[in-house]
Amino acid sequence: MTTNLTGSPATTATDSVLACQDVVKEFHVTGSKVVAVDHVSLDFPAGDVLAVVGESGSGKSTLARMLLRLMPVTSGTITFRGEDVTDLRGKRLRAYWSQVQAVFQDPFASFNQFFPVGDLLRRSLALSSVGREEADALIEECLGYVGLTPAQALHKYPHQLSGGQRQRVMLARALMMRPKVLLADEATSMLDATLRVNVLNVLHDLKDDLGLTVLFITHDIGQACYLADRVAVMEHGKVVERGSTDEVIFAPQAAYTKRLLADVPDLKGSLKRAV
Ligand SMILES: Nc1ncnc2c1ncn2[C@@H]1O[C@H](COP(=O)(O)OP(=O)(O)OP(=O)(O)O)[C@@H](O)[C@H]1O
Repeated sequence: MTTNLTGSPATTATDSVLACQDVVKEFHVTGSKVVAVDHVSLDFPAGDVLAVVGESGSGKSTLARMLLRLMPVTSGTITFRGEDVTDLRGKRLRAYWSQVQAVFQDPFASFNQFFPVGDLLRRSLALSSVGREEADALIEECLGYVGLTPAQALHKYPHQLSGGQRQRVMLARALMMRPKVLLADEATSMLDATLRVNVLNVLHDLKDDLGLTVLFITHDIGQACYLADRVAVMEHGKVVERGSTDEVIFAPQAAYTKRLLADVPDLKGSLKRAV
């Protein structure tokens, strides 16, 4: 049975925008087997921010890649809006990719350094049928969602933007596809503290403004609790804790979660101050 991140049973598949049921990923390396994701079932209700937290090697990125259908599952099922997408191919897989967009850790890696940002964004729309004027309007709208104006971004080359601005341009590019789900995999890890808060706030506002479901993957339980409505904690490929952010912070059950929380001693205090 699938449960949502609060641990209660998922009533129907259509309650969630994205879900995985009993998903496993095994890697076989030089005769030995690594179980990177070990029977994980999660349910992502529409319009929530959900964080998956765990230390390096806990299986977060492997889970993210499977949810994004960038990597096949060993076993288990992934559903999107009630439809089994585990083995989608061709056109239907491309349609899925337009609905589930991702932003990764290093925005520099995703940019061609030799093109101004405006060209890069327009090229992202090249395969769709929108005309030049419509494309420019969409780009302006999506830059607006992440707090940038065309003048701040379009004529600049990637190296002329700050890390936070580059990451916000990547978010704008993802939003141009009008996705239902935005998956951010360590998307704030390379930013300094101020820029990180800035991007976290943008992600939070996107949820409110666009009703996006945001899946936030991080090793940092502090960031997870700052941003997310619900948190799932992964250790050695398994989900060892799940619940609302308050439940996870104030009544953690797993020893592993308690240890992660102990590494952020002022978390409860800073969250209280933010309320
Ligand atoms: N392509 C691969 N081949 C073999 N083993 C892999 C592969 N990708 C991941 N692993 C292993 O699977 C486990 C989970 O890795 P994964 O990258 O998903 O963890 P993570 O929690 O995202 O860590 P990090 O935060 O460091 O990226 C690790 O033991 C890793 O070494």
